[in-house]
Amino acid sequence: MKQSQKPTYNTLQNVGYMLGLSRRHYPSIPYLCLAMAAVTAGGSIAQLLIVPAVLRQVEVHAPLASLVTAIVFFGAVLFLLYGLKAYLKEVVSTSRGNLRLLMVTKISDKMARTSFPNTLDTEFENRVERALVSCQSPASPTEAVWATLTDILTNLIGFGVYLALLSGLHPLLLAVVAVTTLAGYLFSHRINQWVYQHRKEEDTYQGRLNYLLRTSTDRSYAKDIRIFGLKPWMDAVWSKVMRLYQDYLRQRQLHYLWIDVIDLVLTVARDGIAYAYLIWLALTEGLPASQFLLYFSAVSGFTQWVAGILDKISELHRQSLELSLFRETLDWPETFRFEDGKPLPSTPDMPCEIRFDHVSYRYPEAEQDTLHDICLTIHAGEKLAIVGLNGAGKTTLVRLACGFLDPTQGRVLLNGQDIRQYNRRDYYALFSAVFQDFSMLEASVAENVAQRVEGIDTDRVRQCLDQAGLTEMVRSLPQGLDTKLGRKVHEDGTELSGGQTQRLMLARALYKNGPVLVLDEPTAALDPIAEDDIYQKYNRMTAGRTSLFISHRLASTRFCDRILFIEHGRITEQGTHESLLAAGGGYAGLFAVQSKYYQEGDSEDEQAI
Ligand SMILES: Nc1ncnc2c1ncn2[C@@H]1O[C@H](COP(=O)(O)OP(=O)(O)OP(=O)(O)O)[C@@H](O)[C@H]1O
Repeated sequence: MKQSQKPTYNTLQNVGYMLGLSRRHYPSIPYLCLAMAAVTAGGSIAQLLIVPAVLRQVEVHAPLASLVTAIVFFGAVLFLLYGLKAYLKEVVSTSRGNLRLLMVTKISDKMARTSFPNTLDTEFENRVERALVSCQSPASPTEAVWATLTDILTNLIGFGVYLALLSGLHPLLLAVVAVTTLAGYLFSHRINQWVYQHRKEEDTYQGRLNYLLRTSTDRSYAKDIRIFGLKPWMDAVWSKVMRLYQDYLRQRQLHYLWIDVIDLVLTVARDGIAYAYLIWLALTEGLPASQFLLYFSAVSGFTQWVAGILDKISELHRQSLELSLFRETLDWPETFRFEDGKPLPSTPDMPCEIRFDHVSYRYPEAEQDTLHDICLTIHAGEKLAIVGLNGAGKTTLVRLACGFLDPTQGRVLLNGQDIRQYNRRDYYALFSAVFQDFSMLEASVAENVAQRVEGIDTDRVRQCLDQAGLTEMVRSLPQGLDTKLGRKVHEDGTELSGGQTQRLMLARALYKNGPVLVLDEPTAALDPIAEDDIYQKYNRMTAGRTSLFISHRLASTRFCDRILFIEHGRITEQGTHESLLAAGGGYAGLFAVQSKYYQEGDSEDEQAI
């Protein structure tokens, strides 16, 4: 979805959205806001009345007792109102905070469950970051919007009361206030539109800065940063992006400054006219001092209520732009079918035939297809190896088979049916996988293998760990299966080596026991003995399942029923290890190169591996 120049949702729709959310989850919020507004406006009105009322008592020479009574009465009212306000503020802030956290989980759900191609889309990634920023603290728009709505209500109540108070004055004065108010609002609205239209620029800068921040704090980059002296590069890029970002911020500030200047001019004009009129009334009609003070304070206060409404509506509008971004992120189109797709119940022994029917694939924004017209049937129960040089398209082919990507041309079929019609989550349930870029959870060994907190089958976990060759390692851990892994969350967590983590991922794939097994370089981080051990077990692990196996170590492919050799996005050779060697093509050439390095001078290539 490309960013439109206009926000998808206007302010009213966004306020409606927030009210709807609160009605479903924290229904008290709007009522508490309303009560806060009434109490705050009540306090201001009491403050307005107190001095003229006391002055009036003096003017009419009232007895001291009634003077004291008036002061005590107003003091008590103010005390009550301010006490109530402090209490309401505490109560409402908890609910507002909880609602904001709920909105954070909505974004993280979207990111975790969105169609996979969206995760490769930088625009979506930037949008998610912006949406998370809009929920990150109580001052963020998703929470601060309630304070703004409360302020608007406060100002409206004050406006109404003051309007009633001033209704006896000349209507032209009210017209002046109305016109200046409207002019100010329209102007600030226009400026806010400019900010919204330039938000993509801000997204880009923030995305780059966040990337640099993440990279410099990410432990996995720590070695490269030191060895390759990446810090100067990071500093240079940071300075360059910061310069551009600051230019943009200056421009934005200049636009906001214009709002303030125009607002100031309008306020001075409004107040000036109002005061001139009141002074004229005092001089010509002998307005008493207490009334003069009341009207004088009311006019000044009235313009403040109006300015308050104006300011807060502008602020609401700004917050609404962020809320619109938040909602647009949630609305980001899904290219895959999920709950609206056909269900696909699976069992571990379900036969799965995956067929590529004239499949081509081009990554978004790429100029060329990565895969060209692939026709391939991966038979149920077949062990298929995919080999080829870097960038040949092996991972892309596996991504298509797993349903992470949909072909740009052609179809991927499961047992003869186009996979696009299925609930994609059901389709994913068919796969057990070990990917190159695996993800270990900061959780216990058992949770990592079972990928759940409750209902873990411990016997099965042990069995899978054993198959992956981790029994000894787990036995040596302080709390066995319950040992926490990783140190980002658990200070006393255990760090595994690359090879141990890869074995753990293998155990995880075995625990899931999907009918299709995908192994994308599963032995890359293993030592030769471990690698040999895994190969020995490979037949057992894949028994009865369809399996896809990417490897750069061609010796491992001998365990497979068929080998595909991919070059430049096309299947150029396929067959068994022996038949491909006999054919003397690209595969045989690659094998010869590898064999040479494994055992120089050995005439028997196969023995050499
Ligand atoms: N997200 C992406 N966007 C654009 N192009 C991509 C993307 N991912 C991969 N490519 C391109 O697609 C081509 C094939 O990549 P792929 O990862 O499928 O190759 P591979 O055979 O698995 O390589 P390797 O052996 O290095 O893992 C490469 O030219 C790569 O630049």
